[in-house]
Amino acid sequence: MEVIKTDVLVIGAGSGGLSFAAGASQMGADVTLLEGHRMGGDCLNFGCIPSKALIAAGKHAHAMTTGGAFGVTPVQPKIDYAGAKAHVQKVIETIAPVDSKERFEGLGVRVIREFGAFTDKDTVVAGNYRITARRIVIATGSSPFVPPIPGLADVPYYTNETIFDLMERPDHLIIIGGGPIGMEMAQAHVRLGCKVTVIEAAKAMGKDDPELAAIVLRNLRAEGIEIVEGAKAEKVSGKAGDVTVQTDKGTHTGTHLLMAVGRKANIERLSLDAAGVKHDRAIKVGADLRTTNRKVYAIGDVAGGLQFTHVAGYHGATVIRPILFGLMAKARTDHIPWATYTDPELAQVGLTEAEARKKHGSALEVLRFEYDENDRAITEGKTDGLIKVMVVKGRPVGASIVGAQAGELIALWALVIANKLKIGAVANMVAPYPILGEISKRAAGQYYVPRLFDSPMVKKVVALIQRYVP
Ligand SMILES: Cc1cc2nc3c(=O)[nH]c(=O)nc-3n(C[C@H](O)[C@H](O)[C@H](O)COP(=O)(O)OP(=O)(O)OC[C@H]3O[C@@H](n4cnc5c(N)ncnc54)[C@H](O)[C@@H]3O)c2cc1C
Ligand SMILES: NC(=O)c1ccc[n+]([C@@H]2O[C@H](COP(=O)([O-])OP(=O)(O)OC[C@H]3O[C@@H](n4cnc5c(N)ncnc54)[C@H](O)[C@@H]3O)[C@@H](O)[C@H]2O)c1
Repeated sequence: MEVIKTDVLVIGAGSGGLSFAAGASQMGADVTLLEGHRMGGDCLNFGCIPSKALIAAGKHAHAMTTGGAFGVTPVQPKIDYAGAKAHVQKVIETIAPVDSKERFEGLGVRVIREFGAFTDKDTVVAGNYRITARRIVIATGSSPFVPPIPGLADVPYYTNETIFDLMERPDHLIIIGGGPIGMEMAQAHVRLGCKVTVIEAAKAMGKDDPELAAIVLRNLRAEGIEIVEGAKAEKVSGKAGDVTVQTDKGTHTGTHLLMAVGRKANIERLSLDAAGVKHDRAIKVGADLRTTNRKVYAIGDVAGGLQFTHVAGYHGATVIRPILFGLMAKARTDHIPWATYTDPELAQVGLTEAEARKKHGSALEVLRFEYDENDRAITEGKTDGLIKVMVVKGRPVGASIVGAQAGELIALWALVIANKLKIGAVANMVAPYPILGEISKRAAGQYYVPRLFDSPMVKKVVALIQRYVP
């Protein structure tokens, strides 16, 4: 067995592990990186990238059927589902070199393509290697959680790890779970010519502001997706091409089944007990991302909390400070944005209206602006949407956007909240005309409407000054 001594061992080459490894190695640390499956992890291979590539294929199909109002005769597109999947694979292959073993070796990282498991507090065995490290970063991500629904084990089903390899178009896709995976996949598939039923135990898009989620769901239903809420999948039966899901609200039969009911942290292979790293369903960490073993950190999906690529990357950057420089660092959560890439998109940063009201009570002001008052949205025929900005004592504490390009538009508010800027910073901005982004400025402007336009004092001052101005 080959023995390696290294400054930092990173376990997992997904969004979190790669961010840390690239930074730490380029700053001079001796970094060893383990990856037991595919370089790039979930995001590149089974998550963000393939899902957004399939959504892009669906958008093309949808555009062909919706041009009537623009004087462009709608046509029924001929869908080559395997062609759409080929696009997905091509996109993965295009991005893959950035996450590859070769690129990381070029950055000076020792990359070992094996799964790792702890044997003691600072040692990990991976294949034929025994690696001792001064610090260890666990970045092993998460996998699809498949609940023990009676009958499920005997029926063929897909998860995010297998659906992108399916080449024959499902006639009728049943999706269990109405979270972001379920809703993004539902819309991509309905646009690619599948019948789609989503079965959701509680509320679809239940982690988002309900007013904004309702706008997405109305649009998805209008495209023909059947969304059954408050229906828990209780039994699954059937065979390939004929699958039945029984819920407490009724029975649904389709040709294919996709499970999208959340994630489980990848901790089974790690032998965490040998290292004294405590966990429940995920690894237990403090705000400093340190585990109960002070030499070991956990970042990204495996640390529980928000499960997004940008969070894993942010965690990776955060633990550079303590590991390389011996400095304190804490991961914040109040400034983390997220977006669901349905059409319309739904994006959030900071507190939702309900969370802000609970925390700040009557000190909260909610600023709103609708897309149908934005000139660019009108030109594009994308008027279904709105922004809400939650403001306390002149500072935004949250923003929620539903509508075209909400994921792009939320970035401005992520900047504002990350830097604790005042609402005036956005109101002072001059936005080029006509862009959708003006909705942010107009929402910010709402803060001043009662203060400037509805104030008797302002009116008095203006009248007085006007009397003396020559
Ligand atoms: C369908 C889908 C769509 C998504 N879309 C988005 C999106 O649009 N935007 C967004 O921000 N997030 C999205 N996500 C979430 C995002 O993919 C994850 O949050 C992100 O990949 C987490 O990064 P990570 O580094 O923690 O883990 P991962 O990317 O999962 O990487 C972990 C790596 O560790 C490896 N590994 C596991 N155990 C071991 C071991 N013992 N030894 C060695 N290696 C090991 C795994 O093989 C894996 O490659 C999506 C997820 C899914 C499933
Ligand atoms: N655009 C993005 O950023 C994006 C896209 C996809 C995934 N993700 C990440 O991946 C994570 C996982 O996504 P997800 O959609 O799998 O999980 P999720 O936890 O967000 O949603 C799962 C849904 O399944 C429902 N459910 C659970 N058991 C059920 C049952 N027996 N019957 C019917 N419904 C049931 C839950 O009520 C929940 O609404 C997300 O939380 C997010 O962090 C992000």
